[in-house]
Amino acid sequence: MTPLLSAQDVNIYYGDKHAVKGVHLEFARGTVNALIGPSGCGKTTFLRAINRMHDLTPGARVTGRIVLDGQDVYEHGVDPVAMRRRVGMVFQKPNPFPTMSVFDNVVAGLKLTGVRNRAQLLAVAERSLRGAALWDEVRDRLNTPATGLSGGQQQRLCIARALAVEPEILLMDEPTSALDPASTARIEDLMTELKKVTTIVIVTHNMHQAARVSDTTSFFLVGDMVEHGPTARIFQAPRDERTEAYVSGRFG
Ligand SMILES: Nc1ncnc2c1ncn2[C@@H]1O[C@H](COP(=O)(O)OP(=O)(O)OP(=O)(O)O)[C@@H](O)[C@H]1O
Repeated sequence: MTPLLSAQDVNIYYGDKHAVKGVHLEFARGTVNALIGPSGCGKTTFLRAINRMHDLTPGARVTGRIVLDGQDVYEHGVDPVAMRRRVGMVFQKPNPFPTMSVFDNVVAGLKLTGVRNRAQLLAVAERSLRGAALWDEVRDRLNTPATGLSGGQQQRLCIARALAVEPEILLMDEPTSALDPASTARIEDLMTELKKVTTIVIVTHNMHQAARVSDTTSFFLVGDMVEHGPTARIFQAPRDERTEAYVSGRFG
């Protein structure tokens, strides 16, 4: 089956620093894919290459090919803003737009695409908030400030905001590291639901989380992608001794 996303010989540099080295990876549609590895090994750098965020980092350079559903993300003429609409992103810390209501946060991206019809915006807000398992908690406070929500609710709001534009792929950079265990569990449950409508790539420091939520796991070490495979195999029968040392907790 053709993968939804394929990375071919991807190298990423910050000036002279070679942060990601010749990475090949493929992610199938409707899967959760974890990127694991010790701090500073290039996980976030790789993730940010998928939606061209490095275009915004002075001195950063990406080589190789990243192909999303047949389209080379870096091909000349591809509009990075349009590309970022196809690739949702959720960050470590919830970052709702602080001056906006819950409702306005969810539909902000959609409004940028020119949608103004109130009924349509409401329908998308409800669908997205349901998709992010937040609707029941906020349906009576859609017009209150987003900053009044708890941290876990704010992160689900950011997920709803990303879902509103129906991304083909959703990137999550340590999305639960700032949350308590109950909020973390809710977001982990949510990922399993979300893969029915999108494909997820998640950077996580938490190996238990990777084991719980992901279908595939890729192990990164100082810029190299050492090993990629079905999550159960990576954790139970890794082929590379460095992966084995990491997943058994001997370093990292
Ligand atoms: N904007 C930048 N400019 C220069 N070097 C950078 C920049 N961002 C990251 N790096 C370096 O690139 C390497 C990879 O960093 P990256 O953040 O991708 O690692 P990571 O595996 O996601 O780490 P962590 O788990 O701590 O978030 C590190 O050595 C880091 O210091």
